[in-house]
Amino acid sequence: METVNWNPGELLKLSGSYWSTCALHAGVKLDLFTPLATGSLTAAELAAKLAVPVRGLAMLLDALAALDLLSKKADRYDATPFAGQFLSRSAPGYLGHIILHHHHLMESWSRLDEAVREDAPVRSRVSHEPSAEERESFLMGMFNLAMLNAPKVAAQVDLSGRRRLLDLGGGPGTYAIHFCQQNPQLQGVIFDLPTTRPFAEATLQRFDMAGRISFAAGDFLAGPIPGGFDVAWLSHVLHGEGPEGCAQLLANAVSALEPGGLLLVQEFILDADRAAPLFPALFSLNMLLGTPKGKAYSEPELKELLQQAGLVEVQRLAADLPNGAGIMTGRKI
Ligand SMILES: C[S@@+](CC[C@H](N)C(=O)[O-])C[C@H]1O[C@@H](n2cnc3c(N)ncnc32)[C@H](O)[C@@H]1O
Repeated sequence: METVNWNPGELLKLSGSYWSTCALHAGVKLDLFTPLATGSLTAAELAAKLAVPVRGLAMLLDALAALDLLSKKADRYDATPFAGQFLSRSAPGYLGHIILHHHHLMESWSRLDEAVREDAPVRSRVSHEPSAEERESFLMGMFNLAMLNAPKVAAQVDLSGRRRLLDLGGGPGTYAIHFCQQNPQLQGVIFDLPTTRPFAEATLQRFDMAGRISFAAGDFLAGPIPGGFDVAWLSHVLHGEGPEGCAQLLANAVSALEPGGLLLVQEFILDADRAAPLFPALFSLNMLLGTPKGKAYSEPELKELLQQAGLVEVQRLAADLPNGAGIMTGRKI
């Protein structure tokens, strides 16, 4: 494990790093990278396009240039090639949805001490009670993240011989799409809340997968969940629930599997002592802020949950994934 060599300078850099974060968020909210990816503009020309006053915009453009997300020559600004690829709404790699989702979480993070004091969430659940804008940035933010990861995951998880995949809490269906692309014999069902349907169906259309993957609406805790699957994929859903909710969710997932079916869980996984890696430890706080009982789980905790659900051959796959993510598997007898 990497240790941090703290000094006062590094400490204050960490404490104030949200200034850079907010400059990025403002750039994405104002959608200024999209016009600057098509050609250079002065601050005044961009201000006219965005219908905002020029004084603050010029300051923001200079800060984004100092962050190397814009380039400035004389008085003209351009998106860097990197910003053009990931911050322009017109680019296929646009990451603005997850950046806006992070922005929507900021107010709750500024009240973390309150959540600790009260042992209760300080925001409403992003998956259950969002505004239309928050729902889009949450679900398409999940798409942004999964697009960076799913090709790697689909290449590392062996689904040869499997025919029917259940993507439980699958959101826009990014993983189901990549598993089906990787395994030509596979068909899939995305099961998620009814409000997710338009996002999943638009994503299936975009990847020309509507013939092989369908969407089923429901509540994965209450059920019923359709059955007859030989593989169930639960990606980043357990952390939204406490141990009792996880047990219920896993029981529902297991009953949707045929005997011999494979269950796969992807989570940000903590070490046994829960004090590392950093990202899952921080992610656990994100669940404290936004859910009544959710948290990040450690590898032994996940192992126990899968075994208690009646699965055998429970193990962690040797997958190389970012941010402390890992995949646990088990088989239904
Ligand atoms: C963090 S997202 C993960 C999405 C996707 N599995 C992925 O890894 O990209 C959690 C998903 O679970 C869904 N979800 C949350 N509670 C649910 C419930 N009670 N029933 C069905 N789906 C639920 C949300 O709508 C969301 O799509």
